[in-house]
Amino acid sequence: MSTTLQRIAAVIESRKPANGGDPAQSYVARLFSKGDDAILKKIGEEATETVMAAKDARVDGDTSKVLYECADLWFHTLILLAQFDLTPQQVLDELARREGLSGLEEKANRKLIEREKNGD
Ligand SMILES: N=c1c2ncn([C@@H]3O[C@H](COP(=O)(O)OP(=O)(O)OP(=O)(O)O)[C@@H](O)[C@H]3O)c2ncn1[C@@H]1O[C@H](COP(=O)(O)O)[C@@H](O)[C@H]1O
Repeated sequence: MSTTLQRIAAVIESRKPANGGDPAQSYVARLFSKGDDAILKKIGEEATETVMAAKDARVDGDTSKVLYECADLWFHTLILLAQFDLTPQQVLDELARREGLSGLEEKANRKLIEREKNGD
């Protein structure tokens, strides 16, 4: 795994209430203390800000905001993963599993399985 992701995931883990994370001292601990809805709200906000940054970049050519917002989005998804005791390595494993499988092929296979399940 990328060592940066690994390091950040370890810090996030250390901010959980069970590991002594202090909401007064830590942004991540504060989000954990607020629970699922606060984390999901941040992800919704960061996803929207990413979309807006990309739209703006097409107008003003400033792609730095796209990077900045993607970093915010990735960071908050790392918190979501930790909230469910999942790890970034598991996401990377899932991406690796999909490597080489065309998205169109995957979708066609999925539709076929759904049709068989429904007896169509
Ligand atoms: N990578 C980040 C990181 N990226 C973004 N953020 C915070 O995420 C928030 C993003 O929210 P917004 O952009 O909407 O800004 P805001 O208006 O301050 O947000 P809210 O008031 O809605 O919370 C900001 O407060 C940022 O500071 C981060 N906070 C922490 N980290 C990493 O997490 C580690 C642990 O952080 P603490 O738990 O705070 O010690 C840090 O050392 C960093 O490595």
